[in-house]
Amino acid sequence: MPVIQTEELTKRFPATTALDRLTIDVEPGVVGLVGANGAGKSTLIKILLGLSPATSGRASVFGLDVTKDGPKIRERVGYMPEHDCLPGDVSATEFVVHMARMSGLPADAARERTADTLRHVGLYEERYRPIGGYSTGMKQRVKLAQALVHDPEIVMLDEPTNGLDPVGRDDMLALIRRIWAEFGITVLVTSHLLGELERIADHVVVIDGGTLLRSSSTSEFTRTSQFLVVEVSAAAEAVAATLTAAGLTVSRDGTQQLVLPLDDEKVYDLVRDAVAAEGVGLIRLEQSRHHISEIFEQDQG
Ligand SMILES: Nc1ncnc2c1ncn2[C@@H]1O[C@H](COP(=O)(O)OP(=O)(O)OP(=O)(O)O)[C@@H](O)[C@H]1O
Repeated sequence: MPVIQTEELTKRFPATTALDRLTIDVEPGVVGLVGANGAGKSTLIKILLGLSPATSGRASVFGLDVTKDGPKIRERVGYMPEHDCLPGDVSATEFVVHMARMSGLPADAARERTADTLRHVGLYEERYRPIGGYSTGMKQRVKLAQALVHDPEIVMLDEPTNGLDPVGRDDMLALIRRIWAEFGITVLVTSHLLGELERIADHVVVIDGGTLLRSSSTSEFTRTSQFLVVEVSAAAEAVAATLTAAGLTVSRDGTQQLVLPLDDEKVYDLVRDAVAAEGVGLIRLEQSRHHISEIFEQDQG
């Protein structure tokens, strides 16, 4: 059963349409929501939490309607907001205990869960220091801890790798993957970087300008967004014809260069054979990736 469902979900602000008839189904697992800045990712999360009303369309979390059941949904969801929202003068322990109490946990359970969660996110040693002295990576972990402390069934993480250096980013991505792998908590995680979500997500949803560009499993996504660029010394036309006859979709740009979707290992063999049959040289053979903007252009085309 889908954990999150939206149907023709639309959110208009006076100057912009943040979400435009968005229809998605999110199954349990790690789900990456990717889009450039302003694509509508945060708006979607706020609607799902019942914090911001949609203009039209429907959305549900665990089958609960976001317009009617916001409080019930929020009991079962953990939310990590994008921007820095932490008080600098209290410790991680004080803050996370406070958030646990706000979620309805009794004092003892709140303290116990806080210690466990801070250990899990790697902040146990520093837990009594004021947050104001923390690094960006540590602050992101505090935000993650408060999203997890009440043992939610799903967490929504808005740009959790923002502002992190490459090592911090890798650590955060590994931590996010473990939330699902070890605890079975579904994760909806946003980023403007497709590459990092592909590393941890089971499913990727791409939005741009509030519209759905693509929603597919990560393996499918990676497979169909990889291309092979082939440059030959001559006779590109004839090589392209041979490859087309073998069932491949070949793009040409007027030079001795061909671009082929890399959706099957046999593509390499077909290229080798076609080049050999024409007796021409192979100058370049390079795997390449589509960027989100190109996927968008393709879909528009
Ligand atoms: N409260 C608001 N009032 C008016 N416009 C808004 C409001 N919130 C968001 N928007 C606009 O809606 C669009 C989508 O914003 P949103 O924050 O959802 O994007 P995003 O994908 O999360 O990007 P970012 O990572 O930059 O926050 C943007 O054009 C933004 O300016």
